[in-house]
Amino acid sequence: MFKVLVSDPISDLGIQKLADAEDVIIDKKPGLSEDELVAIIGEYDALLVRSQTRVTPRIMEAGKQLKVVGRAGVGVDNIDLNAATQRGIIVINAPDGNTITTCEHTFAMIMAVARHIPQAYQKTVSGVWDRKSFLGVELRNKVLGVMGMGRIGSEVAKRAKAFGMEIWGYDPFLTEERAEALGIRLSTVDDIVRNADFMTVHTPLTPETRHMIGRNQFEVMKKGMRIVNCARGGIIDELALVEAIEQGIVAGAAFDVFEVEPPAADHPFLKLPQVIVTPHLGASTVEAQENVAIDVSEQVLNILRGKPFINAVNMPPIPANLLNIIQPYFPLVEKLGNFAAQLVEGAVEEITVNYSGELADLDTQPLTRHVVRGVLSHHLGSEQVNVVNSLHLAKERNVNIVVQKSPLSRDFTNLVTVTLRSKKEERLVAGTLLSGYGPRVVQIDKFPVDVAPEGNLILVSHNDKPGIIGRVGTLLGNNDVNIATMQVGRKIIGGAAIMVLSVDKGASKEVLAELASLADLNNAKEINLL
Ligand SMILES: NC(=O)C1=CN([C@@H]2O[C@H](COP(=O)(O)OP(=O)(O)OC[C@H]3O[C@@H](n4cnc5c(N)ncnc54)[C@H](O)[C@@H]3O)[C@@H](O)[C@H]2O)C=CC1
Ligand SMILES: O=C(O)CCC(=O)C(=O)O
Repeated sequence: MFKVLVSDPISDLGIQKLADAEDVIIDKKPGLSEDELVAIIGEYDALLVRSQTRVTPRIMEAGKQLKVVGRAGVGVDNIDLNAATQRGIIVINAPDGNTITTCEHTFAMIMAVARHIPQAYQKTVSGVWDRKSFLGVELRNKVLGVMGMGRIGSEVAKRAKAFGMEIWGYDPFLTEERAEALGIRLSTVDDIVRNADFMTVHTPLTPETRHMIGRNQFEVMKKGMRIVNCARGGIIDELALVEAIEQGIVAGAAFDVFEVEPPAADHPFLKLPQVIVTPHLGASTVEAQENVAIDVSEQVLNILRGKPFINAVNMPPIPANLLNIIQPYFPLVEKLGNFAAQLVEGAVEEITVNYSGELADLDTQPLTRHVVRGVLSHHLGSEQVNVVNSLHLAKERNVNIVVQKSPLSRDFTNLVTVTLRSKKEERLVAGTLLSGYGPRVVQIDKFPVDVAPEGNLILVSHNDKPGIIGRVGTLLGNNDVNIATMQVGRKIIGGAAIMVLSVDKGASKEVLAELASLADLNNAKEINLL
């Protein structure tokens, strides 16, 4: 049974699928403090949050069973991603579900700030019929500057066109072609700042975007411009904005998000009549809350059940077409890594993964994460190492990872070779997926073999001499170790050789030692690939 804690208000309808799952128990406990969360998180496999819960390193540390933190929304700035990655906790978000809702809120704010709607409403309901104070401006023919042309920024631009606005956009990933397709002008921060009548920001809050609109930018803006922030508090410098309003540069501002949420009661935004505010409502519609909860629930369920998932924030996404091709290789390459880790003597200093054949043309990083997981989990345990933290844990332990690619594979359509180097030795295991047979190990060190990487294996290195197979079989038989399959590999007749036996149950240390002491036998090792 998996236990899921929902610590913020999340749509019941959206998490219905999770609630209906036979293998999941959901506890809803919104509004807990950090201490309260730390006290209970240890019993949960997944944590579902919106933006209120701050998922701190202390909470992750206490979450001994925590496999995934799901954010029902876009921004993950309330989740400590480094701490999650270090602990192998997958962080996923739901980036698409609230795009339209937030775009619509932005538009509501643009229109409200153009026409003083909240201020006029307030005066009217207080009994004052004031038609002089609220002279607005039209949107038509005005320049709208959009900082950040991602999902929400692009939707805002589309709607602004319908209002006859001229849109100038800036985004480090915005190409001329895309700008043309959207019917906007590809611009720079400086050009937008100097020319916008309205400006709206739709970037994440990063060290680069923090205060990207500050005193220097306000100084050169058009007098009477209006500015909107429905993205993240801190992209626009709040104090610089207050000064710009007082100097008459900015005629109006509309903010849904703040540097500190909620803003202090004496925050100037709450006093200045030119500023309208909402309490981080950008994503608050029935539809968006249902969408994000559905998206995040599906992915959390996939992660808990060990199935492929999307939208992990602390590891790069795998496009669906790539995932279809490489996913069948995940168990194989993880076992190759684990096999090699059990073979090699001494601490691993370097993991070299060679991809040959068709795989060589693909993005193989997801596969490498699985190889490294296989290697590290031999010593660190499969609970502690997963595909999110495997590369990080390797780096932390100064294990060098080398990836090589050779487009031509002589004997197989695809071949993955894992070589581990320690101070003592270098060991190699190669494998492939054979049509109709599934994963196979096809080479161990220099010896060609054909072994299914599963169950208990005994690897014997010996000299290729008559009678050796019989001696090994007799010794194991006498010790009640039943041999299911046997493979012998050698390069030359009479030279060094290996024998790979798959046995029904593991042999004891004493039996392995007895094996190793047989004449012409150099070493006997058990490999466990359950
Ligand atoms: N107020 C609310 O309730 C909500 C706020 N948001 C916030 O809105 C923002 C945008 O969300 P999406 O459009 O979904 O994200 P997105 O990831 O689709 O778009 C963000 C864009 O910002 C661009 N960007 C990054 N650094 C930049 C820079 N220095 N200058 C210009 N552009 C830069 C990125 O290249 C990207 O295209 C995020 O901060 C998100 O957290 C999202 C949903 C609801
Ligand atoms: O959950 C919410 O309402 C906040 C949404 C948000 O800010 C986001 O998705 O980035």
